Amino acid sequence: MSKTYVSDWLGLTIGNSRLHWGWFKGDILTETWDSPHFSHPVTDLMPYLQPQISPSLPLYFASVVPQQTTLLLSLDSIELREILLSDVSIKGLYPTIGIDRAIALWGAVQTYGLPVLVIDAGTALTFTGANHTQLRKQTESKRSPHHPKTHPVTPAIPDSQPSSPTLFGGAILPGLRLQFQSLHQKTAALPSVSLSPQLPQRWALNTPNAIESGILYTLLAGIQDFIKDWLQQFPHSKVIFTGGDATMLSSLLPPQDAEMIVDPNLIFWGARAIVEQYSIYR
Ligand SMILES: Nc1ncnc2c1ncn2[C@@H]1O[C@H](COP(=O)(O)OP(=O)(O)OP(=O)(O)O)[C@@H](O)[C@H]1O
Ligand SMILES: CC(C)(CO)[C@@H](O)C(=O)NCCC(=O)O
Ligand SMILES: [K+]
Repeated sequence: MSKTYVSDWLGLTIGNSRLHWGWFKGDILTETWDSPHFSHPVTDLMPYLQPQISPSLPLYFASVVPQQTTLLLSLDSIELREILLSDVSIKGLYPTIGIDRAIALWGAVQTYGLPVLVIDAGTALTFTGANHTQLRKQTESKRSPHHPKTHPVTPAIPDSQPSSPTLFGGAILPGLRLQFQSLHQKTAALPSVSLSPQLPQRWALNTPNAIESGILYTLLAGIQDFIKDWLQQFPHSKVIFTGGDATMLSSLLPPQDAEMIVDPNLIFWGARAIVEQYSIYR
């Protein structure tokens, strides 16, 4: 496959709450910003871009929201390229895994190595872990001692490099804001609560604090339990937080037995590694 040169380009991931944009000059991420979802067929990218950025740059995008993909594809004036699961070189990705999870994991593998656990605290909160691909054991063909082999056995070709990543697995739950919203929307008496940046009192004596306490303490306990289980299997793994609530949630966790990193740009590191498969940066 011949590679094309790329200088300036845009990366875009379409999440369930909003759009996440990155402006690259070659392999350097120079700026990131978020914007609301597209609301009608997109005829002009300008309202979604920073003023100094040209809407004619090639746009590499990934989306977990099919209606938003359709709106974006109505834009025929620019060079659009959708990043697909098949672009992500991680083994064991199941067909319905979110492309955002796959790209963020790929970005984490590129940046932090293996094994690695990504905690994406977005609209949904997801855990996604990867490990080194285990080399398939070369199974001895069953030969009876009475039939000694008569020709040299060609060693099986290992099905992967030892350092290549395999999806170990993960989990999906409602994200922080969604938990508050669903309690408010599906009950008669529970108010809309805005989050305070510190941990509430666990044993609350009013309704907003009771909601905050219930959601935060169970969410934090759940995150800790997933991290603990992961580290039991992969004691030397790094744990990377990303997504809109990454800073807040990770700051509320007590110290863990692992290096904990907040990296809001995992999806862009993943996108960059994928674009690099097709291009030469300059
Ligand atoms: N302006 C904002 N709009 C939406 N969410 C925000 C905003 N600012 C902070 N957040 C927090 O970020 C979280 C959403 O994260 P993020 O923007 O990463 O989600 P997303 O990428 O749209 O969704 P997902 O990746 O789950 O599809 C919410 O739980 C919310 O608390
Ligand atoms: C879980 C979300 C919503 C997180 O953005 C997205 O990755 C998605 O729609 N995933 C599809 C299901 C899966 O990942 O198994
Ligand atoms: K996300």
